[in-house]
Amino acid sequence: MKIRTGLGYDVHKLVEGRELWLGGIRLDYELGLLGHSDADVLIHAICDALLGAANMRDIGYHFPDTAAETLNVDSKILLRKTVDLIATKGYRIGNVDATVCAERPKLNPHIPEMQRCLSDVMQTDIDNVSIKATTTEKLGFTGRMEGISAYATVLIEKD
Ligand SMILES: Nc1ccn([C@@H]2O[C@H](COP(=O)(O)O)[C@@H](O)[C@H]2O)c(=O)n1
Ligand SMILES: C[C@@]1(CO)OP(=O)(O)OP(=O)(O)OC[C@H]1O
Repeated sequence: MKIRTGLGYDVHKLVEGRELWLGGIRLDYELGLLGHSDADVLIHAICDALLGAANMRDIGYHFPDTAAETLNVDSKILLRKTVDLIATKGYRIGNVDATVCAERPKLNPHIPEMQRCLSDVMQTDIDNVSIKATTTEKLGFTGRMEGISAYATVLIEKD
């Protein structure tokens, strides 16, 4: 079996007047993430990790933020298309491990639903999808609640 790893990182700004989408679900919160798409920073980091593992460039290469089709797009659609892209090279997901850096909201209560949602979109076992959260102890842009960032690592495999 051939295995490869990939790393993804993304940041989106927190603003008023936008919905907060994270890990494929909408969270009830007074601020939301700004982007051309729904700005689901966690999904974007996972897409980049998958594309990187398969050496297939990055999310903006495949889904440009200048395209009308990606305006306000549900990032779950981009994730599904990314899984299909790596499948063209014969790869399937081994596992995903991600960390969201956010001072607020508290994400722990929502993580099982994110895992269910993303494993369903990626058509992989829920045990293959790990999501974690951390504050940055009020330091930096995430600590000042100016934005949310996310890191993801993945392992992809083929026979
Ligand atoms: N937005 C967040 C941030 C953190 N958590 C959980 O709290 C734990 C402690 O966070 P520290 O940044 O102080 O290490 C962290 O391990 C998460 O379990 C959270 O749910 N939502
Ligand atoms: C997802 C895309 C495309 O809609 O737009 P954004 O929501 O701006 O997200 P980003 O992570 O900045 O870049 C990837 C883009 O191509």
